[in-house]
Amino acid sequence: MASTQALLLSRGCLFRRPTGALLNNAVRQQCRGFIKIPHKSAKYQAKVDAAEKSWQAKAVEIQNGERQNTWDLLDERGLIKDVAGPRDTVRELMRRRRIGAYVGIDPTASSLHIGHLVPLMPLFWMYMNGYTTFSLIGGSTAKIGDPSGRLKSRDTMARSDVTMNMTKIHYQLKRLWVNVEEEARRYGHEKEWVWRRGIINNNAWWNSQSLLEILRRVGTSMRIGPMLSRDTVKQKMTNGDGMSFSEFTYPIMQGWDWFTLASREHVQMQIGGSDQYGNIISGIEVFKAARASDNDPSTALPTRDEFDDPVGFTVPLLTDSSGVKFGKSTGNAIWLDPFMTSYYDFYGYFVRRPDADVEQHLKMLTFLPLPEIQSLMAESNADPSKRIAQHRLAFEVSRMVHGEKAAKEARDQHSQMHGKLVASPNMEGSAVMDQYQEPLRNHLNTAPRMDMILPESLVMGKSISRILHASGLVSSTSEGHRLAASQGAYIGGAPGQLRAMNPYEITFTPIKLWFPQETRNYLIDGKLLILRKGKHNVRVVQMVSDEEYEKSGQTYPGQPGSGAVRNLHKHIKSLKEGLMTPEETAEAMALHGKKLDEPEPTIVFPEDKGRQRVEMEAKLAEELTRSRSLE
Ligand SMILES: Nc1ncnc2c1ncn2[C@@H]1O[C@H](COP(=O)(O)OP(=O)(O)OP(=O)(O)O)[C@@H](O)[C@H]1O
Ligand SMILES: N[C@@H](Cc1ccc(O)cc1)C(=O)O
Repeated sequence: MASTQALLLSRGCLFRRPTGALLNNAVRQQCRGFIKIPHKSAKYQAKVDAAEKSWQAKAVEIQNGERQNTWDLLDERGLIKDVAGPRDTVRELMRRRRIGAYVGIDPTASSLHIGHLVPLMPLFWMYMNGYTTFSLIGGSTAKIGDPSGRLKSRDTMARSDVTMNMTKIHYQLKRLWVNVEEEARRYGHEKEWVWRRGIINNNAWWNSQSLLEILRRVGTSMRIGPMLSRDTVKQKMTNGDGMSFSEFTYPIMQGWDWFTLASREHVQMQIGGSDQYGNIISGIEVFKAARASDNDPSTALPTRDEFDDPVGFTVPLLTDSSGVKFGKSTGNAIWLDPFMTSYYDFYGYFVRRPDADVEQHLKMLTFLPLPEIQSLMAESNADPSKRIAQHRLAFEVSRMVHGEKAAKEARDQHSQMHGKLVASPNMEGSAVMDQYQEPLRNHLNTAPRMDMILPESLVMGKSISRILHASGLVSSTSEGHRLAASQGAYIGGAPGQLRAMNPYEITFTPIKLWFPQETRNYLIDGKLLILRKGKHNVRVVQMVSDEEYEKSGQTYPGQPGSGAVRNLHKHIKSLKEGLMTPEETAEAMALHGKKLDEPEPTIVFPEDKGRQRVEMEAKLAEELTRSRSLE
């Protein structure tokens, strides 16, 4: 085995993983017959080779000082705090190789917050500069809870809560990445075929991971002594509430994630907030132990030199005015979910940043080029009372998080409230800004609230078309019916089978017109229903008792009686305020009356089909769902 490995190494076959996207032609030729190489079309291969060639050309330019190393870009923007691995090696590695990097986030709250933007920013920059990037949602690690920097263990979370958080964060990350792509374009980064980004959930491997494999591959070489002497462990054991075995093994889980991402996706780098330094260091140890335990040359990760080693770095922590880290647990988070922190408040937070912090924030949290930040600061410092730099910061971050329309709305609201023109003179006048029009396709930014409650009598007793209407995904029950009949709506569940999805995985299956009592099969933890229309329009519905729903004072579209009352109120108000003429009101009332009279559609169930045909359709649906869930 050793000699085969040496031969493969000498041929460069272990330079990249055999399943890798970027195995270049020369290496393929040398390795043919030795390792299993997946078939790729000649056209695809030509693209891979061209990408590799252009990377190498850029590496030479960086070496000659004609182009900036992305590491230096991150450094000068203040995005690098502690480095795990020799600093020069990491810098050189980023020059030489199109490495992969990842940031992990545990879904222990239902939204991301501004603190999360800090480790994500280097990932965004790396993406725009051609590296492979992954944002990982810790569906499994959240069940254990990271003890780093804490004295008190996290409360165990209900499975339905983790699922709800995971779903919401997944779509938030999607939105963020779509916006980042627009930012890249806006600032002149032409998208290349080879740019890669992904959102991945560590449930993908932990749901089927064997404990024995971890113990054998990693557990045997990890020593208890050094693990016990780690700061987090010592602090929690002496000054906190002690440490559970699961918490103690958390860094091993995180390290195994890293190794898995390296094996599957070439992810060599991990980035995190500065409280993650200990986990990143332990992760390197886990990574190396796992790598060393693989004796199969067709899968083993290479160990030729220091450039094959895992590396990582941390970003500085974003803190509030009293120096406390912004976070979920510290209770001071500014959320990215506009239903938790409004566009207005989100913008306002950045407008209030002290003069001393604003330049650093502009560097860390926006894509504005440094010379532009310099001139903005000069302009702002000339009259600090106008807070020009703060407004630009607020606008840029709001646009990245919520899209341009919401950012403009928040800015206009602020200018109305404070009676000033808040835009910097060069804010929209610049050529870059004027060229850009937010594409209409960017629905993610305008998505309505995702999580909601609905009463049990509706969820358990009414047709799925009614539930779709009540959730706001369609505007009437008949539309819900049509959508379900044409399989244009989806439900979180095991594809092709009548059962709820694994609580920690997001999988969807097309909704069919089933009997009302069958909806219960898709309830997660007996109370959570996830519905989707199209690609991004998602509702996470929590079923509550009818009494609880009534107490909440909410009404849902199509709720018997409520529509009429609500509309009556609305019309009276509009009439009183002179917003509608009596004729218009009467017209609206008549229209509404028609809607109320609309008959409940007759539910048509699919005709009885031959067993084989049903099985084939289920298979096809499963395939479709699988590919859609990867989008
Ligand atoms: N205020 C912050 N500044 C910089 N990075 C942060 C900040 N808050 C979180 N991060 C980083 O974001 C990543 C994900 O953090 P995670 O969601 O797991 O924890 P958190 O929000 O800090 O939650 P908690 O407060 O419960 O620990 C980690 O790398 C973490 O260090
Ligand atoms: N431990 C990280 C989250 C994380 C989870 C899994 C990972 O693989 C990486 C990071 C935190 O709590 O902030």
